[in-house]
Amino acid sequence: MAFETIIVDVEDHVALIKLNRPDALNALNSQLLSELCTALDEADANDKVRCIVLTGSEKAFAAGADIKEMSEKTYVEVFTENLFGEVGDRVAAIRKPIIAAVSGYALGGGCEMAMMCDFIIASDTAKFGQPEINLGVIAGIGGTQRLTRFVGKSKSMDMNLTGRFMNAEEAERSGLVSRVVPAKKLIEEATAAAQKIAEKSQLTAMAAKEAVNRSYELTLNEGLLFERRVFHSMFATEDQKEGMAAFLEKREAQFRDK
Ligand SMILES: CC(C)(O)CC(=O)SCCNC(=O)CCNC(=O)[C@H](O)C(C)(C)COP(=O)(O)OP(=O)(O)OC[C@H]1O[C@@H](n2cnc3c(N)ncnc32)[C@H](O)[C@@H]1OP(=O)(O)O
Repeated sequence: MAFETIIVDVEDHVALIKLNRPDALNALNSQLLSELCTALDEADANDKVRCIVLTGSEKAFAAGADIKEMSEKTYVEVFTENLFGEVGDRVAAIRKPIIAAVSGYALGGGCEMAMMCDFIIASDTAKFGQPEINLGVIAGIGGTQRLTRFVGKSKSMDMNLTGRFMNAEEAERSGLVSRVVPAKKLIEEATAAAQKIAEKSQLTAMAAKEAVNRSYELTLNEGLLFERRVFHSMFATEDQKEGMAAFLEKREAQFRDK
């Protein structure tokens, strides 16, 4: 499938999905969001893909929802069409690991989109923010909820109430991003991380992703039980036998996703 606002490149088991609206700093309009969801679904279903990297341009991962597109909408319209209600569910339904590779602005829906991914690798030029308050609205796809879980109440309140931006160094220190790399190396580093994941058993990677995500939903005891049950279930897989045998035989494991 050809996309207008998304570029997809699959190489060495990694799907690189690039947001591509250079005229508007990758502002998330309905076309881009729809094409992005389709591209993610296709990558998830593609046997050649074992990990996904989502990125934008050097200047902007995404500067948020398209303000022009939504500015004239009424309450009845946004409620009826469930504006932005679908995208979070669609991204959350992707079972393969997704890395957000963020350079430049990740604001509003852009920051929220990055947080929907499994982890964020940021370039040293990245700027994160939830400036919706400047537009007379609040964040609508996770900026008050996911950001608070990442960085805690105080910093999340600061970001959501003042609308200020956080640079890459502060984002790493606050736990929003997993690592910061030089801008010129962002795609190389994110792809290398994705390839490392692609070498693992896909079965195990998907189980790890599911278990970590459960930690947001469950109490500690429920989460620990879920984790233990999934851990136990891995002993029914060939990949567990292969992984442990390879360690004992001092060789590389050859996982078969079985
Ligand atoms: C998803 C929800 C529910 O949470 C809601 C949201 O996401 S609301 C959107 C939140 N985001 C913002 O408020 C950021 C808006 N953008 C900016 O503040 C600035 O553009 C900037 C600080 C990111 C960059 O500033 P600068 O370098 O000066 O570039 P600009 O000239 O402002 O922008 C270039 C070009 O892009 C258009 N643009 C930028 N952001 C958006 C946007 N979110 N929606 C629509 N269009 C956007 C901007 O208008 C410029 O276009 P032209 O005027 O040149 O046609």
